[in-house]
This record gives sequence, C-alpha cells and structure tokens, in this order.
Amino acid sequence: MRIIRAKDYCEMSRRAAEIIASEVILKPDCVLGLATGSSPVGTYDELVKMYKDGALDFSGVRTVNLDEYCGLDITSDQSYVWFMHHHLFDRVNIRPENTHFPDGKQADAQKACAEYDAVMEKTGRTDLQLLGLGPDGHIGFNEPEDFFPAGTHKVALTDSTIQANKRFFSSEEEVPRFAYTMGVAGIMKARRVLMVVSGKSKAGILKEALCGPVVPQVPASVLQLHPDFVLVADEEALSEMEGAQ
Ligand SMILES: N[C@@H]1[C@@H](O)[C@H](O)[C@@H](COP(=O)(O)O)O[C@@H]1O
Repeated sequence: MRIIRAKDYCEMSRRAAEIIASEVILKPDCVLGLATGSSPVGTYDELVKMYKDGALDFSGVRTVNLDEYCGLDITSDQSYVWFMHHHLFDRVNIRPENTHFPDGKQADAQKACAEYDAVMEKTGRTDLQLLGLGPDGHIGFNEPEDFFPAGTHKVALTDSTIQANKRFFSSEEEVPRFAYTMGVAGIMKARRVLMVVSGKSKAGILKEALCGPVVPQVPASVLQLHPDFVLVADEEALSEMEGAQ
C-alpha cells in the first residue's frame, strides 16, 4: 500500500488526476474503472483541465463504472450515467460507446448483473480502478456484509448510505433503495487501485479500513490485500492514521 498525503481536497484531486493521466499517457487504450460521489469530482475536473491543455487524449480510453442505482433512468440527473457525463465524459474526447455501466433500468437483477460481468470480461482487465470510500466502509456499493461478494450484484443500500447520499436528491424518499454494483473481485482484479479520500468525517472509517482487520463488515479493508493499492488522501482524512501508518 502506498499513501500519498495531500494538504487538502484540491491537492488530493491534482495528485490523483496525475496518476490517472500517467496511465492514459502510457497506455492510450487503457481501461479505467471509474467512481462517483463527491470525492472524485475534483479529480475529474483536473483531468478535464489536462485534456483542454492538450496533455491528454481519451479517444482510446475505455471505462467501466462501479455502480448504478436501480430504477433510475439514465436521463435522471441522479443517475450515475448522468453524473459521469456531466463531470467527465461530455468534457473530454472519450467515445460514449467505450463507457460502460450496470443497467439500472433492467428489472431482472440476474440478467443485469450477468450482462455487466460479461461487459467487464469483454472490456478486459481494468488497468486502474478509482474508488471513493463510503461512510460505512463501502466501495462501489459493496455494503458491509458477512462475506465479500465476488461478481456484479444487486444490493440493498444501508441506512448510512441512504443518509449520506440523500444530499443529492430533493428528499430522502427519492433515494433509490437498491443498486447494482461491481463486486469485490471485479475491483480487486484491477492492476492498480487508486482511492481518494478527503475530510475529517472519513478519518475514522479510513483508519478502520486500512489499519484494522480485513473483514467484509468493512468492505474497503480488502484493499489491504491488493498488490498495487494507492491511497491519495488529505490531511484531515489521514488524521486518525498518524502513528498507525
Ligand atoms: N456509490 C458511491 C461510492 O462509490 C462512493 O465512494 C461513495 C462515497 O461518496 P462521497 O465521495 O460523496 O463521500 O458514494 C456512493 O455511495
């Protein structure tokens, strides 16, 4: 595990974007695993800046996103498809057909999950998987469980996740209760995993995930076992890990 300490959210975003950019420069047809949430927004902004400066070309890049809410139309501004278009895809020269998500509108969960696993299989091994960290230790939407779910699966969101994500909706009732998410095996098979974490509110769960036992009740703890795991976090997020690193 490598830990890159950033002063604040801005520096975290810049450092993470530099790591992603080097991937794209070295392998123009790389597969990027992408994440939603507020943590990677600054990283996407930095990538857009580099693209606009002529330093990055996304025309060969392929992407697989971690997750999608069940039931939301892709035109909904709460869907993760919309999020990715708004924050990254519509601002760079990525080909829309090279971007992939679980199909949140597919009511048949088995079909939706099998289809996404097949898409990932066809796309090939992810070169770099970007992750945020949920307040309960979730990665993607892999919520605390008694086991690590391997493949794409349907999850019931925990109350903590619903509470955390309701800020993006006009009311708590509107937060979808279910999502499709890439499984832990899908995340772990990436050649490199890059996690961005910012703020005091994540300090406790970050320490638990990276310094505590590897248990499925803290899904992010599995990252301790990844051979090329890079954490880019700001001082506030790292504040409880001092001395434990
Ligand atoms: N499914 C996403 C996760 O992939 C993300 O990591 C998490 C943290 O979000 P934030 O970065 O806003 O704290 O939010 C959502 O639940």
